[in-house]
Amino acid sequence: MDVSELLDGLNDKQRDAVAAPLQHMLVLAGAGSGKTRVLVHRIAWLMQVEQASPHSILAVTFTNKAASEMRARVESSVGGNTHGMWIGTFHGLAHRLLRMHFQEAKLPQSFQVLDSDDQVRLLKRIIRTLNLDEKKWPAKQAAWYINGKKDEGLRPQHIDAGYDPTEQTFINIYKNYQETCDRSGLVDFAELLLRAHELWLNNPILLAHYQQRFKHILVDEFQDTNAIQYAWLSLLGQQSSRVMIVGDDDQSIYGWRGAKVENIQRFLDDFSGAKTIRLEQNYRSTGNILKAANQLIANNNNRLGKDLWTDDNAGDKIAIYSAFNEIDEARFIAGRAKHWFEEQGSYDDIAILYRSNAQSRIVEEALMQANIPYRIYGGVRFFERQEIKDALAYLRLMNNRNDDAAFERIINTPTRGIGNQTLSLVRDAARSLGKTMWDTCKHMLALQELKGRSANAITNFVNLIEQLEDDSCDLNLDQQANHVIQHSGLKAMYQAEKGEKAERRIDNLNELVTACQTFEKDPDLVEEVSDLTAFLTHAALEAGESQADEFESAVQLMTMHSAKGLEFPLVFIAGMEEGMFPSQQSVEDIGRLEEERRLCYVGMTRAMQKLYLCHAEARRLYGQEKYHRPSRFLKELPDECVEEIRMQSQVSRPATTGRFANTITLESFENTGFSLGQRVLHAKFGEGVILNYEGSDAQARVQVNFDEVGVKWLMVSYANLQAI
Ligand SMILES: Nc1ncnc2c1ncn2[C@@H]1O[C@H](COP(=O)(O)OP(=O)(O)OP(=O)(O)O)[C@@H](O)[C@H]1O
Ligand SMILES: [Mg+2]
Repeated sequence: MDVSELLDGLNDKQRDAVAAPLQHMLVLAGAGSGKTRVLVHRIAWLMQVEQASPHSILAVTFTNKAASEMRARVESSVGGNTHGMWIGTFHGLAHRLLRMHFQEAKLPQSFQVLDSDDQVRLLKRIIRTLNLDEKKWPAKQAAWYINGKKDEGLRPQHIDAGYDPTEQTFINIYKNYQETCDRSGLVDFAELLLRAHELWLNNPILLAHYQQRFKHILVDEFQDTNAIQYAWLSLLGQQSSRVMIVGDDDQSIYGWRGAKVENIQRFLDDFSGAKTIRLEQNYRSTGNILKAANQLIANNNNRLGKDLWTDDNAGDKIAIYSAFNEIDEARFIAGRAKHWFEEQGSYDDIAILYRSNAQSRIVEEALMQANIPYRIYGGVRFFERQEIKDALAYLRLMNNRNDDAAFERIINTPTRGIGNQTLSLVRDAARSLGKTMWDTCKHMLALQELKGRSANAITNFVNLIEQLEDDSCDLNLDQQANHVIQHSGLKAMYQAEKGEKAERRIDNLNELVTACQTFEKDPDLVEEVSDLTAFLTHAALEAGESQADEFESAVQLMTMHSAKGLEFPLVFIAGMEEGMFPSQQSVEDIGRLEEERRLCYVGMTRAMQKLYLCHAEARRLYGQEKYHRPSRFLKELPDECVEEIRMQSQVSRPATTGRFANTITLESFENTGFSLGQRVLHAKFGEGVILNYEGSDAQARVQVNFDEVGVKWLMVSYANLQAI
């Protein structure tokens, strides 16, 4: 792209930002006004016009997906390579720095990233060893506390609990947890940021080096940076860089996780001379959608204030559907999605958004019923599956014996007769010796403090790990993974379990070997870390933000939080009820209510052409049926932009199962010998439940929801299903 092309396709204000002289800048603008587009073009401009080397550019985005898209877009604009440019999330960038400077960060070279699930497990154990009641001190809450403090930059010694015994206990948990992590070489997500900040504070020469290097810093979605991210950024950027931040105060939705929208104001104070550019034209949504979203957000106080308009025509009205219950709502959505597909030919255009992940299941059922392919963001991802985490734990322990989280996960997987009693003995000893589990075991074995069968079992475990490492240390990454899967006992354990589920797990383990084969190491870290360490970090950190099957056209399901920055021609928002959205906890607190309203603004402004807002009069969630009034947010929308869709009388399909069966009795369908809701076994697809049928006799087809492969229609006469 030459220079004029870089500026084509931009309006005047966008051009001002892209082609501005080198200076600090804030681009403050509403949803869909082209902020992300401006940021990408600015990077290309810097390279082409200002002759900036890719080395001197650092760009921060909100998700790994956004980061790789940004890299691809910059590459295509400058027609070249962006090698040396740092593009990533705050966490990703912090991780890279810590790897490159592990010594200065006081970390062992093979430190491992602890994902949130493992963090909670580790905390559970610590709470137990501290003899605290797990009911009173839930591990999740402790994780919340610790992460919150870390996000504010606080170590245990910085927190003053005063006379508050609850806080004192949390601080004690934090302290013990941190000691364990430090001993084990484990770094949780919040710790990545905190350490990266401390790296600057404790190593002025290193900081100066990076201040010199990154002459251009650009940050997308700035409104959701938290205190520690801001502190890190301002240390890096204030000296000799030009910092461009883009954001929208109306889309700040991570306040609950410590994000501070005030950072926008702070930026203007700290980065003197920063120029503010406002973009006002929205290119994403139709007139009705934009007008309604603008009017909704106008109900919030203390906004920085923005006008947003569009050239687009008014388009369809926003449709509000009042369902009588959540099943009706889900069916309605599935029906409209199908209709869109039939007219437009694509499911990719469609997003179904909700407030919390728990709402997805019922929508999924309706989509399966209607045979609509879908993909969930935030479901159980590949690297979070049990068998994968087991195999990774072996690799982690081989890589770093001090990794207590990995040790705990596999010490008895597969079972080797090491009882809870022996384990608590080791844990207590570890605590009083201040050593890791691994070292403690060796210590106790040497002193013969473990006896009989336990001693044997633990000796075998120790030998196994050492043997695995000896035998595989010279192998390639994928061979190494394969070796571990074959010889750790994991594969044998799943083989012994039998059944489709176990087979699936073995398939996944094989898939892990493939993942190792195709893994590409961050080129900037080739020297710093082994392939194995790099891969293990990748598994913990990037865990694939979307699910498998990227290539199939599918409806996307996600929370409104994860929809940030994205856009779709057709959007549904489900569960627009008081108590759901805004959530119950937020209705009495004006600050939280306003954050919910911003979330609604984010949700609505994802829609390009058509938006459906749905609510249900009765809803069963978490096992309870509740009646809710429609969300106040619906009432805040201008009448002229919305139309209500009346409750439709439901003409049911012949029969359904599960949650959809409450109005219909399960009937056996003739001549097949099967009944709806029945569990069946298929030679290839494994176990599943019959959901639906059509036709009869030789033409009879059944719809089965298989546990592992999802919904399929099968001819009864060929499928050879067995009732189980
Ligand atoms: N000048 C323009 N002409 C045509 N299309 C544009 C222009 N600027 C932006 N767009 C398009 O408008 C849409 C929204 O742009 P973009 O995603 O950059 O907005 P944003 O401000 O980052 O939104 P959000 O606040 O949701 O992150 C994109 O499809 C983009 O390609
Ligand atoms: Mg954006």
